[in-house]
Order: sequence, then C-alpha cells, then structure tokens
Amino acid sequence: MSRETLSFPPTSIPPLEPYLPLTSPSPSSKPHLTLTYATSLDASLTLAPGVRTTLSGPYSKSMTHYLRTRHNAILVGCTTALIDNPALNSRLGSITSLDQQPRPIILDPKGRWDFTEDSQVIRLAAEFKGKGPWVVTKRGGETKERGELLERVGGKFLFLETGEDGRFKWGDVLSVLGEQGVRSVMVEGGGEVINSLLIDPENRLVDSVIITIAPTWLGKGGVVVSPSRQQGQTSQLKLRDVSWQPHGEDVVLCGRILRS
Ligand SMILES: NC(=O)C1=CN([C@@H]2O[C@H](COP(=O)(O)OP(=O)(O)OC[C@H]3O[C@@H](n4cnc5c(N)ncnc54)[C@H](O)[C@@H]3O)[C@@H](O)[C@H]2O)C=CC1
Ligand SMILES: Nc1nc(O)c(N)c(N[C@@H]2O[C@H](COP(=O)(O)O)[C@@H](O)[C@H]2O)n1
Repeated sequence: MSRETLSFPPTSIPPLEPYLPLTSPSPSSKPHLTLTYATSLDASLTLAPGVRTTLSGPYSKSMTHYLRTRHNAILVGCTTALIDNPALNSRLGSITSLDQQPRPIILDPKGRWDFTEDSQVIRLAAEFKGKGPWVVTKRGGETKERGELLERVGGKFLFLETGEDGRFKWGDVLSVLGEQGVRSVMVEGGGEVINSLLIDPENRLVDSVIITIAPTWLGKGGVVVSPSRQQGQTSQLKLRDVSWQPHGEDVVLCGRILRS
C-alpha cells in the first residue's frame, strides 16, 4: 500500500479551530471527544459491509490527517480494524516526531481483531511511524501472544466490563483513556461505533462533530450512520454552532450536538 505524504494548508486551520481540543486542557476534565468521519449523501460510510470505500477527496483527506495530529488518540471499532487494516497514523509531511502522532485505540470487547506483525498499525508502530495501539477489551478478549506483540511495539490491552448489550459504556471508555493520560480522542468509526455514541442517553460525551460529506450516493446496503431512535424519543438530534467549509469537491460540516 502506498505511503503518501500529505500537506494541509495553514489557511484552512482557523475555521476548524473552534471545534478542536484545547492545547492545554485541564487534566481533571473528561477527554475531549471529536466525532469525525466521511459520509456519502445518503449517510453511508461504505458501499457494503466489509468493503473499504474511499469517500474523501485529497483535500478533505489531508484535513483528516491534520485532525489526527491535533488529538492524543484515534478510536475505531474492531470491524473497521479487521476490514480496513488501517494505518491510523498521520501522514502529514510536516510531522517531525512520534509525539505528534495519535495513539490508535481499537474497541474490541471479544478479542476479534486478529492482528499480526504484518497489520499496518503494528508495522508502522514498529517503524516509529505511529504509536503502538491500545486495544480495549473485556477480560478473556486478550491472548498472551497478542499482548506480547502489542508490548513490543509500545501498545497494550486495556480492560473494561461490558453491559448486557455486550458493549462498553462510552463514559467508561473515556474514563479509562483519561486515566492513561489521553486528553483528546478522535472517533473515526465505523457505523456501530458512531451510532452507539450518538444514542448515548445524555449526549454529553461528544464535544464536536467534523463530518466530510462527499458528493456521491452509495445506494442501499452500505454501513449507514443512523442512530436508533430511543424509546419515547420525539425530539431530533441536532447540531448547533454549525459551519460548512468546502474542501475540494467535498464539504466539511462542523458542529456541536444540541442538548435538549
Ligand atoms: N467513511 C468513514 O469515515 C469510515 C468508514 N468506516 C467503515 O465502517 C465499516 C465498519 O463499520 P461497522 O461494521 O459498523 O463496525 P465498527 O467499526 O463500528 O466496529 C463494530 C465493532 O466494534 C465494537 N464496538 C463498537 N461499539 C462498541 C461499544 N460501544 N462498546 C464495545 N465495543 C464496541 C464491537 O466489537 C463491534 O462489533 C468498515 O467497512 C469501514 O471501512 C470506518 C470508519 C470511518
Ligand atoms: N476520512 C475518511 N475518509 C474516507 O474516505 C474513509 N474511507 C475513511 N476511513 C477511515 O480512515 C481509516 C483509514 O485510515 P488510514 O488511511 O489507513 O490511516 C479507516 O479505517 C476509517 O477509519 N476516513
């Protein structure tokens, strides 16, 4: 896979700044959570489950790589890790040190992510082009061999209990990351991760939303962002403080969730 070098123009940074984590956050507050992903006009992340689909054009892609440098961590679900074999680092040419790279976090309660030393995120960590991943799992989701491989590249397992639905509570995920010194996390997807975050009953965990909208329809049958309506829910889940910025042929929507 090609390892391109990207650049993001400094003039494009100011409109994003209000939605980004503070550079000196209070250590006691919960980590800043930015929800960010690329979607089609019909709210699809991919053409079909199991199919990695490129939506971002070159300009919005470089924005995503800039956003990765502005967060301590980047989080995806284990299906994304399995299907995409993602790099989860920033390939901006301006990066000069590993400190500027985000920590990859994979939510994997059942230990389904079967990573090896050939997995991109592991290989890049071994080459100091990215940080070693932290895999959030339930006790029993780890193996000794995988634990050793993670340790060799500076990663580790973090353990959490799941609820009856087999999921972690998002508040618990942020607490465990906060205890590890993470002050900001960029949640990239996939669909289950995003939808489970958006149905969080209090909606107090997502600090900002930065969505790339690509000028394409993927059609029915893809992985869609559409959170289940909660029992008795009559209100819409809306954004406030909205701004729209063109990035090449894509448009980037920034906002914060409006709390009722
Ligand atoms: N267009 C875009 O920006 C992005 C697209 N994708 C695409 O999304 C697709 C994968 O999406 P999905 O199938 O929905 O899977 P997913 O990537 O959301 O992973 C789902 C898995 O993550 C774990 N998980 C999710 N939420 C959890 C929670 N609250 N607690 C504990 N574990 C949790 C579970 O093991 C679950 O089976 C891939 O095809 C990928 O290419 C992924 C990220 C961004
Ligand atoms: N911003 C964005 N645009 C797209 O078109 C995408 N398909 C994604 N996908 C996310 O980025 C991850 C891949 O990252 P690497 O380039 O391998 O570092 C992928 O796993 C999704 O999380 N994002």
